[in-house]
Amino acid sequence: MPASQSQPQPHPQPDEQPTVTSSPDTGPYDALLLVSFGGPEKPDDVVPFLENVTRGRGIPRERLEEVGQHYYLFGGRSPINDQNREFLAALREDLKGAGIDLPVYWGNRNWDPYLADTLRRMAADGISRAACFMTSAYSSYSSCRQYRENLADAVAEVPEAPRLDKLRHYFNHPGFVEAVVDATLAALAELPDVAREGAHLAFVTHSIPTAMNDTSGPDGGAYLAQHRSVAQEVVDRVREETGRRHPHEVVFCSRSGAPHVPWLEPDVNDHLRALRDSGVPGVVMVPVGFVSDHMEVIYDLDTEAMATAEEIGLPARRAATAGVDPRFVAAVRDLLLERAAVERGEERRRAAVGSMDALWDRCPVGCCPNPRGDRPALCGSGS
Ligand SMILES: CC1=C(CCC(=O)O)c2cc3nc(cc4[nH]c(cc5[nH]c(cc1n2)c(C)c5CCC(=O)O)c(CCC(=O)O)c4C)C(CCC(=O)O)=C3C
Ligand SMILES: [Fe+2]
Repeated sequence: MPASQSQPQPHPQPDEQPTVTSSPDTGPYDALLLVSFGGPEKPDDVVPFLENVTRGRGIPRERLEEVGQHYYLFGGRSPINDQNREFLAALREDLKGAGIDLPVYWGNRNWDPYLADTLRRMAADGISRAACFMTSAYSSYSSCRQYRENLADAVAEVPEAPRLDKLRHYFNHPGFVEAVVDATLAALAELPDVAREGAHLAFVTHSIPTAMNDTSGPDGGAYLAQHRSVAQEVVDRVREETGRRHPHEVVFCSRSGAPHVPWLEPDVNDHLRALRDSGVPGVVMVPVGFVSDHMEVIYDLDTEAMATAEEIGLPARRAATAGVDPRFVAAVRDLLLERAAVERGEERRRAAVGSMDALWDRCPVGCCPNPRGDRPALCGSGS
């Protein structure tokens, strides 16, 4: 996005509501809740944060120590909370600009502000029903149901909590995809001339156990299928702009867990080496699995994978994450208004691009199952 905009108003969605004449109806919702992962903010937070994340998950001790080092390398501070603060500010501006007067709250699964504390505050403020936007775009146990379980846990702790609905998956919402396309184009433009034309696009996401991918979504395999669909759409749109069809792959970072358990591969570092070995002149890493610059992005990609690229002499750039791109921020408003209309029993366009349609509002029963057994989860059709 250009840094300065001639218009003070946030972007309207291209084929929707070009001018706001009256306040859009957000009923039955009286609040929006941003739900995120959470991260440490100082060195003393790192170990308790990791304990929160990994409680009962059988992550090897060495892996925890290693991940702790990633955080210490950045002063014990994850970027994720500041990114969420920026996102909240942008979201509030966007809503205000669209004439929507709706309080926006923020709660995390694994660090302060914890979900339960936020729900208590919402109840005290008289909020009765809120739409939840999760900073995780794809289907899988870790990226969807676990968030829903944590909402159920928080509500169990706060009986007076408002009723909560999870806004649908948005990996294929045009506001997210367009932000990724422009970031990819910008990163391609930064590659040295000799590396650009034949450059590969490596779409990077968080690895998960293959078994978790196999059971993701209602029919299995949704995690990978959704990433592949977004990647293809980005490649097609980049081609429309540049005239070049860059070869692409979906690759992975941040594998953890026990070594004998298979996780999605290839690892981004191995992939870079393979590209180099086959004479590819350059690569753009597109962190399509992350909506902002999480630790995985600043450590696994900017630090580790960039060091690999340098070591093997492969020209590489990392595309920006969607972050606070105005189109991504406006996508949240679109999803909120869409769901509000659905809950009022009205018809409304459900924006989606690429090979997949807009997904469900309530997660199907049994989708993205917990590998450790069934637990209560909110926002499902069976909840
Ligand atoms: C799919 C997925 C996303 C993307 C969707 C989403 O955004 O939610 C994601 C995001 C994140 N994961 C994060 C941090 C961690 N994830 C861990 C562990 C794990 N993640 C997994 C999956 C995912 N994780 C899995 C299958 C595990 C194994 C243990 C388990 O089954 O739970 C561990 C433990 C140490 C380790 O094993 O690495 C940490 C510290 C942070 C915060 C980063 C920051 O501070 O900026 C964020 C945004
Ligand atoms: Fe994770």
